[in-house]
Amino acid sequence: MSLTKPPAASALELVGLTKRYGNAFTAVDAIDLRIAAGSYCCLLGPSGCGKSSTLRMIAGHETVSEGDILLGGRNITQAPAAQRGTAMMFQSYALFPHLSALDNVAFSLKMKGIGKAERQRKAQELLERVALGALAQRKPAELSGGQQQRVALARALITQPQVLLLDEPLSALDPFLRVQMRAELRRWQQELGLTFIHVTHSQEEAMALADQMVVMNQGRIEQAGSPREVFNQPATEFVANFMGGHNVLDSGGQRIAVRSDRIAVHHIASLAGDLPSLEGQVCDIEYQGSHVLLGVETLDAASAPRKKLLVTLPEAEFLQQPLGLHQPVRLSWRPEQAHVLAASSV
Ligand SMILES: Nc1ncnc2c1ncn2[C@@H]1O[C@H](COP(=O)(O)OP(=O)(O)OP(=O)(O)O)[C@@H](O)[C@H]1O
Repeated sequence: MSLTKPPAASALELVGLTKRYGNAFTAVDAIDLRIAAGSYCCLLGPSGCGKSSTLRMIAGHETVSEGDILLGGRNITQAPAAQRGTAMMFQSYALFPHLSALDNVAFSLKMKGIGKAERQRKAQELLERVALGALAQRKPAELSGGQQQRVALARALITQPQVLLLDEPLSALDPFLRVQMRAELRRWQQELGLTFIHVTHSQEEAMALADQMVVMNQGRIEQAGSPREVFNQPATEFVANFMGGHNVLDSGGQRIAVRSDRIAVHHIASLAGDLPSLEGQVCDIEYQGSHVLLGVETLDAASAPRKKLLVTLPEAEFLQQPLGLHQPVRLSWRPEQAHVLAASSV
């Protein structure tokens, strides 16, 4: 089979997947998840929530305490890493510094005992696929961060995986390159048609890349859905707080989330009519280019202890009626903008 023809992608299913380290500590707690074939899935969550443990179990680099991993309907829970149909691309790329790009890519074929001419032909073909054909003889230190990432990708693809696993693949790059390489990862995924599972702690990265975002917290899945679903309809208070851009409030005995760009700011004396509203005082003003971020400390006795709400105003709107620090204001929102939150699963 030609390496320029990508292998078929397969759906991946996690069924009650659990990882315990030692007897007492559960790092991944009976998670169920289906990742569609050929989709880009981001596992997202704070440090220690179990993202990497989940990825390592899928890769076969970590034993499974309970549950199953199915790839294209095949149970791979106990299969050796090399026979799963998955490949891992690491944060630091883990390239061998003394080997050329070509030999780095060809390495796993060498381990399988494939002859030199054959493995070098396949490695060259893959390097060309990631637009590095002309740099095949360079050592990693002679390549840029972005080029090293492409070598690492070619090296992972040479095993013809159905699922590519990426553990914080962009975190070693500077912010500018990170955004550039993020677009490249997405393009590669679409071109190759493979299933990508990408671990990140960055909400922005996951929103930019994912078809399916999986927000984890303390070993459980708080929410899985498209970036738009997760951002617009956070299932729990944890997700609303973790995603940012939301204010979490008490309302009629329920916890609600209201997006910071859905809150209107009025003069303190103006009436909000039937709309829910709160009085407050401006405590922060941050200019952020296209918009201005206001921090407003609530004055309502009912919301004691005082709470800081975030309001995002388009720059032009702010400039029409500039607000100063300590200025009293009334905040309101339309009832349909309030999203009721479920209790956190943890
Ligand atoms: N080999 C191990 N032995 C014992 N505990 C471990 C081991 N690996 C991870 N843990 C613990 O399991 C929990 C989940 O770790 P994991 O690395 O999966 O989290 P993570 O979400 O990927 O975190 P990070 O973003 O910091 O990498 C953490 O509390 C961690 O300390």
